[in-house]
Amino acid sequence: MALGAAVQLLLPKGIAYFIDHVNELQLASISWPMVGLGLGWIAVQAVASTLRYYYFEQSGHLIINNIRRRLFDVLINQPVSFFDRHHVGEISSRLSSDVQSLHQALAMGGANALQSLCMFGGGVTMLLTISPALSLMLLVFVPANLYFGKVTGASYRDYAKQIQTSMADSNRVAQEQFTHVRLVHAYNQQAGASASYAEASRRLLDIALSSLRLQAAFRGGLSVLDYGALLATLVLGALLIGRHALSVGDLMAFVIYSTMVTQAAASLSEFWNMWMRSMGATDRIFEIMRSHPAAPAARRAAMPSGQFSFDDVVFSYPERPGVRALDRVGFTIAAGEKVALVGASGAGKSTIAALVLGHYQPQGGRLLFDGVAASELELRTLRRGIAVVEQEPSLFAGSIAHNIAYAVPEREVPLAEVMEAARQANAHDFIQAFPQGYDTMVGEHGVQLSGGQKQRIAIARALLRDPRLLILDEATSALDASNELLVQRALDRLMAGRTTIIIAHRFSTIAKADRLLVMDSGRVVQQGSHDELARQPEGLYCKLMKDQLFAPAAPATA
Ligand SMILES: Nc1ncnc2c1ncn2[C@@H]1O[C@H](COP(=O)(O)OP(=O)(O)OP(=O)(O)O)[C@@H](O)[C@H]1O
Repeated sequence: MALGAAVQLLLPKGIAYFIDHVNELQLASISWPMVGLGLGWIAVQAVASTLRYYYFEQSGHLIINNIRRRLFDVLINQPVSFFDRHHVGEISSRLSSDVQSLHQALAMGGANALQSLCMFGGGVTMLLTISPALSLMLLVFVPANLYFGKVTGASYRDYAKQIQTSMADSNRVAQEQFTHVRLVHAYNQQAGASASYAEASRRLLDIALSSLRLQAAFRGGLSVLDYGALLATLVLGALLIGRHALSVGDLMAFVIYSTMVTQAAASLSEFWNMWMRSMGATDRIFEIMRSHPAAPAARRAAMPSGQFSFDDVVFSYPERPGVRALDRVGFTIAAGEKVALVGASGAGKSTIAALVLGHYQPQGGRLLFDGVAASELELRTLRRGIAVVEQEPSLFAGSIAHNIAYAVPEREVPLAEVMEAARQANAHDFIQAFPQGYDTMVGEHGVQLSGGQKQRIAIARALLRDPRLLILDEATSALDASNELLVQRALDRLMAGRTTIIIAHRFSTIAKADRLLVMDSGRVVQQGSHDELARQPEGLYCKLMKDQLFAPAAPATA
């Protein structure tokens, strides 16, 4: 950096010497040393600029990579309620474009600023040695230049923040439309999707153009200062030459040095603006990083046995604080018991599952595992004893083996164990039928699996985890008869000997459960086996049955 600046700073002095002595010097005697000097200058300049570029870009990449990874760590550890408030499109925009905007300031922006600082210091020294009188005009132009950068910086920061927010917003719209592309096509909503995206990007464009207008005015202002300084130098220089206080070569050197100094001051102002823009763009990142949930106080690490209870639990979702999703819910489930949650849509069944998994904390009452309040237990250990089979099983981009072994992050799972879980889940045969077997890629870019196949992979995953407590969100869509039977048998194996809470949608499941909890508007309004509840004609359960809320029983044969 300093070397590059020193080499550049030598150039005007060299030119001044050349101009002032060109008549006295014999061309023949100066040609080779001059050429050699020139080539040396070019070589040093090239090496300095290569090294400067490489090392600053490299450190920019390393810092950005580090920030991005730390941000991801913070995001993935946020409580589930954070993701209720922030859309995936917005979060991925923070991770990509917000972080990227720091790169520019950290890499070449930083390198140029440092070099400008060296050039500025060196240039001012050279100017003072050539003509202290002429240097006085710097007292006007340089502070004006720096002040100009400082006053525009604050607006830049503000604009940059707005730009990143609008960009996150337009990413959210795009991501939403692509995620639901099948629905968009099915309802001929392509034009609607384009209009939503156009609206979001128009907001982004408006802010970007306002920021651009400020940038353009800033550049115009800098140009006035640059050329004003040049004009002042020429006029004052001419006066000094007239009084024989300055040589023509020195004036020439002075002009070049003062251009270097004003340019260095301009690029320092510009860097300040760039830094402000980056700070504006990344404000949100650092806000999120600071919001890292505090590590909970030391808690007991105990695996659940499967016995748990809700004791007068009251819960509202953070996004809807006025509405009780669970209203004084109390029940106890014995180890190994199979309990089906039944109730109309929105009654609170999934909320019970979310609280058992520790995704949210109740505002009133307690959850107790083996008689110990959940708030005193370590969540990680608690979750190690729980497995979930979702209604629409999620598969990650990766092999089938990877998707099954996903259940056990604590150790490397041998393929034989994965295969055994798949066999138990009735998934082995269809997996083996793929040419790549367990290495078959699934997820976004992999093979498409049927609903029944996905469910069996999710069951294999849960079997491998060998939980004490199982949460089963039953699929609402019926499978074909043979798939239904395979899935049902796999589920029976999974549930055997384990406490199971089933968010039930099928009569076959309800009939098999040891006990039903009938829910209505966040309350448990009835409890008992199917037979017991069926004998209470006035109860909600009979009403739900009458309204045929549940899907019919699966056929008994394939
Ligand atoms: N993340 C959330 N943020 C705010 N409110 C929510 C959230 N999830 C659910 N709710 C609300 O909480 C109430 C209970 O919802 P819940 O999902 O537990 O019902 P459910 O019985 O599982 O319904 P379904 O059978 O349709 O899945 C509903 O009024 C619902 O709108």
